[in-house]
Amino acid sequence: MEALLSGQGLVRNFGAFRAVDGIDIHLRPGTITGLIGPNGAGKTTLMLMLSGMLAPDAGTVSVAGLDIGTKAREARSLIGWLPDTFGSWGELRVEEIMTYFGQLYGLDKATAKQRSAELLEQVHLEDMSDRFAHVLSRGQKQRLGVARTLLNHPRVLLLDEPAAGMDPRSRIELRELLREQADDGVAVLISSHVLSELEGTIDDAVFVKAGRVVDTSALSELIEGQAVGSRYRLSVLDSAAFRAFIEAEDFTVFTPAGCLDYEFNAAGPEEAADILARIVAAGVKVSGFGAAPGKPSLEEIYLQVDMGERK
Ligand SMILES: Nc1ncnc2c1ncn2[C@@H]1O[C@H](COP(=O)(O)OP(=O)(O)OP(=O)(O)O)[C@@H](O)[C@H]1O
Repeated sequence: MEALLSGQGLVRNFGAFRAVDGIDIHLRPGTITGLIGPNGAGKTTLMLMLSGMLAPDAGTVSVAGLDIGTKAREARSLIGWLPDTFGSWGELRVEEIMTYFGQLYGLDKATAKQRSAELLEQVHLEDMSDRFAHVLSRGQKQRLGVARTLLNHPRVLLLDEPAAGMDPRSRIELRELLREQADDGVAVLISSHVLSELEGTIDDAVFVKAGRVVDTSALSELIEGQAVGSRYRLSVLDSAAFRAFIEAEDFTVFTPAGCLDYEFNAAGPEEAADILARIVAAGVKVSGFGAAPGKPSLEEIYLQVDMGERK
């Protein structure tokens, strides 16, 4: 399917420092894409260029075929952009912010008010509409920000850390809202540091490190899901002894989210049995063992592609 938003060959320098170093990215309608990378990887800089807020030093961005450099107004009117900081709108009331932006997007005052009321209800801020924005909590500000991005019925949503500060219920509702948007054909790009949270939300992931997209093609098997029988799960009674074994053997284990067990990869049942025998021989008390086929977590993929902090 053709991309709704395409960034090609994007480069951005800050002085002598190259924050984004030749990124290509394509966002398809109906797809939620996760933008993942360590602090300073260039995610915000990339999103600013995709939203048309920051001019690239090289490369192009097009939205539904419109070049954001030459057709800025039309292209940007198709985008909903949620920055990672709230901005200086705190002196206005919630409803005023919404109607102000609605009018900026070209809605007449009555339509802007109506759309604002609908969206504030959708993000459960209807009781806050008369409050000054600066008294809102961080999570409430984020919800207001999300509502604001939807004012102009965007075809592309670019959200920088939208769930930051949100409580669990708001996060779940955000996830549902994004899925509804995607089901309506919107292309969504979302960055987050909370990988477990992206896990159930995204259809696709772009990993960025040091201003570049990390090539994950070598990990395709890992990403598509492990071959059945290659992942094993282990429960131990004495984790200190098992930790000592891991250290001594330089053995790689994974700890599935929300689970006290360990998992490891093996080429097949024979290798798994050998590994188990070595663990037992090292004095570890094993209380459970079995095949654990299934998809690896985003966190595991993140670690596999060596997404260490940028120096
Ligand atoms: N206006 C600026 N002037 C100078 N350097 C900048 C500027 N904006 C970003 N940078 C640098 O560019 C690099 C990428 O920053 P960016 O904010 O895009 O990263 P990020 O991946 O969003 O990080 P985080 O996950 O911490 O939000 C960083 O090293 C940052 O210090």
